[in-house]
Amino acid sequence: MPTRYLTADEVRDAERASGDLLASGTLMRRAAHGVAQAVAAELNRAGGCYGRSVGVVVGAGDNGGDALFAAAELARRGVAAHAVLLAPEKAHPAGLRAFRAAGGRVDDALPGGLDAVIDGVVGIGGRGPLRPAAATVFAGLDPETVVVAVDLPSGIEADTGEVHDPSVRADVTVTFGFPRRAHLLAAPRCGRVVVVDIGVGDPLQPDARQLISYSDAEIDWPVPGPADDKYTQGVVGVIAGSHRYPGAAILAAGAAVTATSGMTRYVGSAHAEVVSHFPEVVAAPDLADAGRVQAWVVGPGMGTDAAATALLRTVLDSDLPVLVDADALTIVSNEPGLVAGRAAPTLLTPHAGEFARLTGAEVGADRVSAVADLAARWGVTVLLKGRITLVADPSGRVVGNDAGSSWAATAGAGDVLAGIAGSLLAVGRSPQEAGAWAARVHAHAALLASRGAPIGASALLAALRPAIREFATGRTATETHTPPR
Ligand SMILES: NC(=O)C1=CN([C@@H]2O[C@H](COP(=O)(O)OP(=O)(O)OC[C@H]3O[C@@H](n4cnc5c(N)ncnc54)[C@H](OP(=O)(O)O)[C@@H]3O)[C@@H](O)[C@H]2O)[C@@H](O)CC1
Ligand SMILES: [K+]
Repeated sequence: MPTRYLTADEVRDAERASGDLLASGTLMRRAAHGVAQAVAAELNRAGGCYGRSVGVVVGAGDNGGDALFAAAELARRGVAAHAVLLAPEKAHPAGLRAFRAAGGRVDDALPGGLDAVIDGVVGIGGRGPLRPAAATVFAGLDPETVVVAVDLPSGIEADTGEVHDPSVRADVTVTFGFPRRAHLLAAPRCGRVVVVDIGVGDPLQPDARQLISYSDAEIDWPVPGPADDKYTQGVVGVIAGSHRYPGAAILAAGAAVTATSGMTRYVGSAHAEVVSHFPEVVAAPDLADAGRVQAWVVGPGMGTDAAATALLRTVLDSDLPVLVDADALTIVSNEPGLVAGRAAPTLLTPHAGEFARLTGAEVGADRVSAVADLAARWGVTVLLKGRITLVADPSGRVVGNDAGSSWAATAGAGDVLAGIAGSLLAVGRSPQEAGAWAARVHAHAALLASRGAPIGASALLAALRPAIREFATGRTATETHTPPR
């Protein structure tokens, strides 16, 4: 099952539906126990709990209550616990009593040299950046102090993942029942996310917009069977680049060649350059001579003149799946009717600038709503590029993928992504699967190629085969979610 990321309203619905567990405080005790366990695990990594010191930053709501109960539990295990109350009159009364009873101390500021700090400033009830008092506490921490956020790093918006300034950067985030949207959308700020089971059920409304992500095991990369030949595995056609600027053509066609063992065709004035790099590509200068394909990739480096527009129109008039990228998106932004309401599978792959051209407005802080709105309005699938790639289908289902690094933010990387996704469309994957899986292997190839050093798109393309091999064989070994501090 894909992982589902909840909105704050969905979390509150789930908690309310638990009835007595909420009213009796059982949910909070379970949540706090989960936080204490996570902090203890961090302390146990280096010497254990006894005699160590932990700070707690306590806000005005139940997030602070979780933090106080957790710190009380740690204090009972021999940890010296220090709390700063940001709103003393509002600090969770029962949590504060438990904290004091366990020997915790309330101070005006946190002492230096703490082993860990628990961020209990705000959770799903927070809005906007850290207020000055909390910002001062976090700015004063020693760099080696481990920060464990309760539910969310404070200053990160729960539903959109908007990272306010200032806000907390956590090493570990402990959340309850189900991950929140921000855990994916602001993954680099959350560190390792631990989901604690507190006994609440899934509040899914069938028609609700959903944000999900696939695990490595759910990427079902097409593998040829005994009866397959070069045609049955999907023939992808690439319309990209030009004789003058052949790079996009070579990268997109090369990615398609690498991503499928079927056939890749190319149409355009860079046909000679493409074939000299990839002799297996069947290339033609004109669409009329192209031969049959099962899906088109159209746009990278193709230009936006009348000839390019006519070519795009012809391809979109077909009943084949089409991936629309780069220059083709610029053409579409002047003529949305080319794709809006198209009956055949259609995947648009804009970066933020192209997205703004398509819609006439910046993406804004709420990327999930922005991409889902466009997909619903035009009845197409939209892949919005970024560190966290989002792929929305017209029903409002959004698949997210955290690239785990930003090494793929390099010229030509988008052409590679288009070639991969196009080859998946050609084997009959839905536009959403094609986009989401392509983003995943693309990110993994970037990690394999980079290993900490800058890469160009050629290196990314060269690493595509080993990356796909890991997914196709179910042996993804590399941890992709390693946020830099
Ligand atoms: N429900 C449950 O059973 C369970 C809930 N659980 C826990 O409860 C958490 C939700 O608790 P919650 O609803 O009390 O809200 P919460 O996030 O603590 O903060 C709200 C208060 O903070 C304030 N504030 C707002 N923005 C701010 C800012 N930028 N900077 C500073 N302060 C700011 C604002 O007060 P104000 O100062 O504006 O009056 C507001 O009243 C949830 O995340 C989880 O940890 C778990 O125990 C599991 C069971
Ligand atoms: K928090």
